[in-house]
Amino acid sequence: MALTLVSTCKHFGGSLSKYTHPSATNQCTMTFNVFLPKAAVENNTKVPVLYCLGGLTSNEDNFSIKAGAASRASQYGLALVFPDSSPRDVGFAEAGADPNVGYSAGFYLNATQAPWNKNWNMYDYIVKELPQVLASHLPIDTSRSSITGHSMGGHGALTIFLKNQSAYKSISAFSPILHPSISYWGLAAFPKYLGEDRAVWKEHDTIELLKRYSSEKNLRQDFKVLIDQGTGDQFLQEPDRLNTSDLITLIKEQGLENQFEIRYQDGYDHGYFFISTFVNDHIDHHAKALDLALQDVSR
Ligand SMILES: N[C@@H](CCC(=O)N[C@@H](CS)C(=O)NCC(=O)O)C(=O)O
Repeated sequence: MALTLVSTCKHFGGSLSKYTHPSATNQCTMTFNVFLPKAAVENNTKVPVLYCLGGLTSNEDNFSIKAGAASRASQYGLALVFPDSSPRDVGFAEAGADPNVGYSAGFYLNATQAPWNKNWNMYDYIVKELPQVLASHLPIDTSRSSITGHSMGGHGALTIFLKNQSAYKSISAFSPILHPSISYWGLAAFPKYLGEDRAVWKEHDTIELLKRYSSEKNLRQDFKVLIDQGTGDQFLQEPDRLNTSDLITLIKEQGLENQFEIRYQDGYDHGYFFISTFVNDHIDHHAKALDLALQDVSR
């Protein structure tokens, strides 16, 4: 499977690069950005990886340019992968018509409904195809993976983790969409991607998955989710699109207090200035689970 280097530059002693590749899963060309720390670039040492999933209206650039995660990641020798948030240029008009469905709105699921089911297979792309691409072409050890995301990407990180609990060492999220089967963005996207059967929507909903897995005792015991949520987030206001309070209620009901650290950050909004303020805490959280120590790396 070919990987094409589009651009690269030196960044925190390592490199930030953009690649494209043909995706059999999404049947289009996919793009991702990757930060490789110094040891990977200079010695070809295989390094662990943190997947950083973007939100609505984002592509592979938003998280990589705006979050400022590479500084801390470079000190841990941690690679960061920033996938695009949807297929692109698939040539049907619906794909560009609505900001909640289509381009930049992959929702990290496999669509079942036409015309989306041909290309919108972002779940399989993130869980299966992208790790294979990384492992075969780059000095990345995909057996040491963690995952984070913002908003729709937080929804992606959490649902992907819950369905693949042994594949990721740790999980975190910034202002995640937690209950899409009942809230604005899910109500906009899920009927188009998944059809009208709401039982199917629950398979793509953090609250519903967590409720089920916890009741069935199908939850790994040793994970800890770090979630940061700004109190000034416009999407927490009525009608609430994020539903952080539903997660807090569920955690109490199911006795999951040891697995979740949810931090309300006073006055912060939904944007990347909020994320960049707290991103080092998230990198520390993942580094601990990946057993990485801070090093003094020359830039
Ligand atoms: N315009 C959209 C939301 C756009 C938005 O805030 N997108 C966030 C994720 S939900 C984002 O990361 N945007 C890209 C950026 O800030 O760089 C709406 O009001 O429904």
